[in-house]
Amino acid sequence: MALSSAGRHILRTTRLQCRNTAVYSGVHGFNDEEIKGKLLAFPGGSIDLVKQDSGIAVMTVNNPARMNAFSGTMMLELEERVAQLEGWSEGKGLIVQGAAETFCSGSDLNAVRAISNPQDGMKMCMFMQNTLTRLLRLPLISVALVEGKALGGGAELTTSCDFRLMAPGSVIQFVHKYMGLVPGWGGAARLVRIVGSQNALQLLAGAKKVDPDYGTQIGLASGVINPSSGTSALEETEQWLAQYTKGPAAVIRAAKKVVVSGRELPLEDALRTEKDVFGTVWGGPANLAALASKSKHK
Ligand SMILES: CC[C@H](C(=O)O)C(=O)SCCNC(=O)CCNC(=O)[C@H](O)C(C)(C)COP(=O)(O)OP(=O)(O)OC[C@H]1O[C@@H](n2cnc3c(N)ncnc32)[C@H](O)[C@@H]1OP(=O)(O)O
Repeated sequence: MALSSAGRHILRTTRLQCRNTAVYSGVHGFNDEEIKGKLLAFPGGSIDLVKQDSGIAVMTVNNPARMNAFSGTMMLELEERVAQLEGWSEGKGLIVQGAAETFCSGSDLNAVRAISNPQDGMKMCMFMQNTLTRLLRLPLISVALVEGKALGGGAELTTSCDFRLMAPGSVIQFVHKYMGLVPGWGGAARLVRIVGSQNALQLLAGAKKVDPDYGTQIGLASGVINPSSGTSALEETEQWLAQYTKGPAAVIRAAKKVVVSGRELPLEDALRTEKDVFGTVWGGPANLAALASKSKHK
């Protein structure tokens, strides 16, 4: 049956919106209000977000007294910040960093101890998987700036960015094995896609420390930053990211969307999504300006 133009539009919009949906909902017996209530009981720290005119936002995991461990309220704030970024139509890029020159030491162990029963653990796991999946699917090119340590859930957080840049002396370590665990925030599924199953197995079963050299070798790190006297690690990361975010927001966001669908969807669905996204830029202002300028790509 042929679809009307309105029907095609609804289908296209639905397919594009699907990419923003969370993994777990009521269909899976997941009620996020329940776990939100429990997480509220573990306050401390904050997740700070600054949206810059350049189209690059900086999100900071801020709990330096606990090496930026995630308190319950920080998990809630992370979801709020991701929702804000989902609604930021001018955005092109995102840097995720930790305060005070260290990335994040995972869950706050005080909260973990208090909700160590299986039911709460599952709910926290689903809540964080939802949030980090939405973070990875944002139509923004994202990079984790890893200074100091990214441990446990902190290592998982780095995998919900498109890229990771490591500072000298920094370490990413999936310490879950030492906690009698495996990742639960989606970090294992994402890690396999980033470094392949053999490297992922070594990092998880061996709890191997990943320094900048090793990270670059296995493709976990996209680069090593080298802050000089005049430039901070954040400024360097902004400069690195600018090579991908330079240009109109519509085009940069479209590039991220087709990569997300190519990575996540079966081929035919990914091709259809690509067509839909292509339709949003074809004949658009950037496309028409480029055609009018008869530009050469030497
Ligand atoms: C495993 C998965 C799970 C999940 O997915 O949810 C997790 O993420 S569980 C958490 C995994 N992370 C850890 O086990 C890290 C434990 N901490 C450390 O190994 C060290 O503290 C380290 C290496 C981060 C820093 O060591 P350093 O000697 O430089 O400093 P301190 O140990 O003195 O730490 C300073 C201060 O921070 C507190 N801290 C650090 N990490 C956490 C944390 N994850 N939760 C709560 N608090 C944390 C530490 O206790 C110190 O506080 P103080 O009051 O001075 O004792």
